[in-house]
Amino acid sequence: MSNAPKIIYTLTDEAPFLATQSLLPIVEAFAGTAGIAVETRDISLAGRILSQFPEHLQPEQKIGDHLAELGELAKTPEANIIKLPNISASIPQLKAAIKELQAQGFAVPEYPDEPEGERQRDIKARYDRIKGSAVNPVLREGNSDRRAPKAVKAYARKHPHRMGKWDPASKSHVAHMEDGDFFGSEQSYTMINPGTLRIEYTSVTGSSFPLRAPLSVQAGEVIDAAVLSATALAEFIDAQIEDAREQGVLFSLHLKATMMKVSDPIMFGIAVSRFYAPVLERNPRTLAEIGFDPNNGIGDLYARLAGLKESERVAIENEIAALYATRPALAMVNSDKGITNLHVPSDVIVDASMPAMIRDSGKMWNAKGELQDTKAVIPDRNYAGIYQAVIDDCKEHGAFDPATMGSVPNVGLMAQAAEEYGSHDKTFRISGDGTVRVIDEHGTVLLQHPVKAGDIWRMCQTKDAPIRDWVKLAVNRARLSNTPVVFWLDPRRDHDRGLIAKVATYLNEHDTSGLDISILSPIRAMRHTLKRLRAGLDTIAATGNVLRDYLTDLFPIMELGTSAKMLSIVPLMNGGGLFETGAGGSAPKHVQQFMEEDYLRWDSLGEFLALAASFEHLANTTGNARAQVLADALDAANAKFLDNDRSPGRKLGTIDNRGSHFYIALYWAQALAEQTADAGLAAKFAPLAKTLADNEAVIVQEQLAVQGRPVDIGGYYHPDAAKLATAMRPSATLNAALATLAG
Ligand SMILES: NC(=O)C1=CN([C@@H]2O[C@H](COP(=O)(O)OP(=O)(O)OC[C@H]3O[C@@H](n4cnc5c(N)ncnc54)[C@H](OP(=O)(O)O)[C@@H]3O)[C@@H](O)[C@H]2O)C=CC1
Ligand SMILES: O=C(O)CCC(=O)C(=O)O
Ligand SMILES: [Mg+2]
Repeated sequence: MSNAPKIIYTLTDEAPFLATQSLLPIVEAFAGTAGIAVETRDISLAGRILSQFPEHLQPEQKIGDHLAELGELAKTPEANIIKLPNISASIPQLKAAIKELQAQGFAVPEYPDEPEGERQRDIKARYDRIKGSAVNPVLREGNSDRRAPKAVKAYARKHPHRMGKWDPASKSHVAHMEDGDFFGSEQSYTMINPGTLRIEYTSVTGSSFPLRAPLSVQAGEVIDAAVLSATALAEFIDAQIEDAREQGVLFSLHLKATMMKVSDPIMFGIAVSRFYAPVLERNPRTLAEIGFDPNNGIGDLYARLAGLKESERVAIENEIAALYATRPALAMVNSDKGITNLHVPSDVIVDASMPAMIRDSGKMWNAKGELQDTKAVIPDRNYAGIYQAVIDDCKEHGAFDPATMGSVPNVGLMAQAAEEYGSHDKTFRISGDGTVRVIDEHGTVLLQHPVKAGDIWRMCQTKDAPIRDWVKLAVNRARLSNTPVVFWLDPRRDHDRGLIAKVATYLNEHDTSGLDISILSPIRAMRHTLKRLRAGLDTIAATGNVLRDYLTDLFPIMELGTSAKMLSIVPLMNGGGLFETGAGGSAPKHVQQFMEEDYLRWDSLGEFLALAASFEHLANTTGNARAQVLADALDAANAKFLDNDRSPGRKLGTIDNRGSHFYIALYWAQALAEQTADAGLAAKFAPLAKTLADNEAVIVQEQLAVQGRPVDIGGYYHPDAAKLATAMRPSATLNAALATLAG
C-alpha cells in the first residue's frame, strides 16, 4: 500500500449518515488543500446487505464488501479511519431494511425465519453475519481510549445540562438474579500453548455432537464460558413482575440485544413470554400459525395479528388489554405511539437506557407520558450492581452536578473481539438436558457445564496481546493526564482472576513510579469513582469490553448530557488509527424528527474531535506537515465552537446539524487563515474565512428557511443520494464558497 495520505470516512446509518452529507463536503474541501484524499466506504446496514448478495443484483446495484476491506486495512499501519456509529440490527430492523431495499428494486432475498434446505440456510447465515454488532468487532483492531477533552469538559462546567432531582425516598432500583445466571456459572482458563478447541454437547443419554467448528486459540489467551438457566430466568422475571406491581413501580428490562446478538434476544424473549404469559398460553395454536416469535418483541405480535381474521385479532387484542390491568405498568419507549419497553429488542439498550434513567431522577416514562419510579431488570449479576451503586449514591447525595463533578475517562479492553464482543459465534441455545464441554486437542476438558434444554451457554475469548496493550494504554493515560487509574476486575469471577494475574505481570513492564493504580471489583470501583467524582476528581476506569460500553455512556451522559461529545480513539495495535465519533449510537429519534420537520439535531462534535485526531495521526505517520496545521486549526475551531455554543438546539427555529457544520467551517477557515506555520495555507483560507464571515446571516437564513416541513429522502435505511444531498446542503451560498477551495 502506498504512503499517499488518505483518510477513510465511513458511511453508516440514520442520524450520523444524514449529518455526513453536510459535513463530508466541508472535510473533503479542507483536506484537499493539504493533498489529503478523503475516501468513503459504505458499512451501513443496507450496504452490508447489498454486499452479501451480489448474485441477486443487477451489475450497477452491486457493491463490494467494504466492511471486510476495512477490517483488513485496520490491521495495517496505514489505517486512518473515521468510524461513525452504525446500526447494530435486531431482526425486526434487518427485515425492515430488506423490505425497503426490495421496494427500491434490489432483489435481495427474504430473511428465512425457519430456513428449509441448503439454499435458505445459506441466506440466513449471510443475514446473521450482518445483524447485531457486526461492524465494530471487525474494525476494532485496537483497544479503546475514550474521554471528554478539556475544552468539552470546560464547556459542560460552564453550561451545565439539566439533571433531574433525586428523591431519597425514590423506589427505583435494579433487580438481578441471585443464581442461575452467567455470573454464577463462569469458568475460565488461560491457555498455556496454542491449540484447537472443540465445543461439545453431550446429552443425558450419552450422544455427543459439536456445537460449532473447532476454534483456534493462542498461547496466553484467556477463555471463559458460562451458562444462564432459562428456568431460573423465567422464575426471576415472574417474581419481578409481581414485585413491580406490588411496589407500584414501572417494569423495565435492560439488555444489549444488539451487541449480544444471540444471548440477549433470547433473554428478551423469555421476559416477553413471561409478561404476556396468560395471553400467549391461551392462544398457542393461533400464535404459532402467524409465526409470532417473542424474541422479536410484542411489537412482532401486533404486526402479525394484522394477518388474522378481524374477530380473532380483536379477541387477542382485548385479552392483551385486559392483561395490562393485572400487570405492573411498563416503562415506555414512546408513550404517544404506545411503544413499550417490551416492543422491540433493540429499543432499550442498557448502555444508553440506564444513564438516561439516572439522568431523569431514576425514573422512566409511563403510558401517560409522565416520569415514574422504575424497577430496572438487568438479569445477569456481572454488571447489574454498578447501576444500583449509582442509584444508591444519588438517593443518598442527590443528583450529580455537571458544573462541579470530575471526569471518568475509560481505557477499554476490546481489541481483536476481546471478551463478550467475540461471543456471538460461541453462544448457543441448548436443545436438551446434558453437558457442554470445551475440550482441547489432547482431549483434556478445560471447561464444562451441566445444562438444561433452553439454557443459554456462551464462551468468550480474550487474546493475550490485547490485554498487554490495554495495560500499556492505561499506564500511558495515567501518566499523560496524571490521573489515578482503577482496573475494574472482580476477584469473584474466574475470568477476571485470570485478567488480574496478567495485569499484575504486565504492569511490571512499565515505569509506574508515582502513579496511583489499583484493582477493584466493579461495585467497589464504582463507589470509589463516584466519591471522587462528587469531589471534582478524575479517575480513569480501565475496564473489560462490556464495562467499556456501559461506562462510556454512563459517565459522559452524567457529565456532559450526552456521549456524543466524547473523544473516542482506537489506537490500532499495528500502528494505524481508528477514530470513532462519540460513544453513543445512531439516534433513530433524530431521523424521525428530521423527516417530519426537516430539522436534524444530531451533534457532530464527536466527528469534529475525531477528525482533529485523525489529521494529527496522519501528520505523525506520513510526515505531512499540512495535516498538522489542519489538526491544530480544527482544535482551535472546536474550542471556539464550544465557547460560542454552536451545537444544534433540540427544537425547530435554532440552527440544526447543518448550521453547526457552517460554524465549524467558518471557525476552521478562520483559524487556518490566522495561523503562521504555513503561509500558503493561510493565504488559501483567508478569502474563504472572509466570505463565510461576511455571509453568516445569509447562510444561516438559507438554512433556517427550509425548516418546519416534512422532507422526503427516499428511504430510511437506504435513502436516495440525490434527495439527501439536496436536503442536507440547503445553503447555496455555503456550497459556492466551499467550491472555491478546490480551485
Ligand atoms: N458505535 C456504534 O456504532 C454504536 C451504535 N449504536 C446503535 O445505535 C442505535 C441506537 O442506540 P441507542 O442505544 O438508542 O443509543 P443512541 O445513542 O443512538 O441514543 C440515545 C440518545 O443519545 C443521545 N444522542 C446520542 N448521540 C447523539 C448526538 N450525536 N447528538 C445528540 N444526541 C445524541 C440522544 O439523547 P437525547 O434524546 O436525550 O438527546 C439519543 O436519543 C442502535 O442501532 C445501536 O445499535 C449504539 C451505540 C454505539
Ligand atoms: O457495537 C455495538 O453494537 C455498539 C457499540 C457501542 O455501544 C459502543 O461501542 O459504545
Ligand atoms: Mg455503547
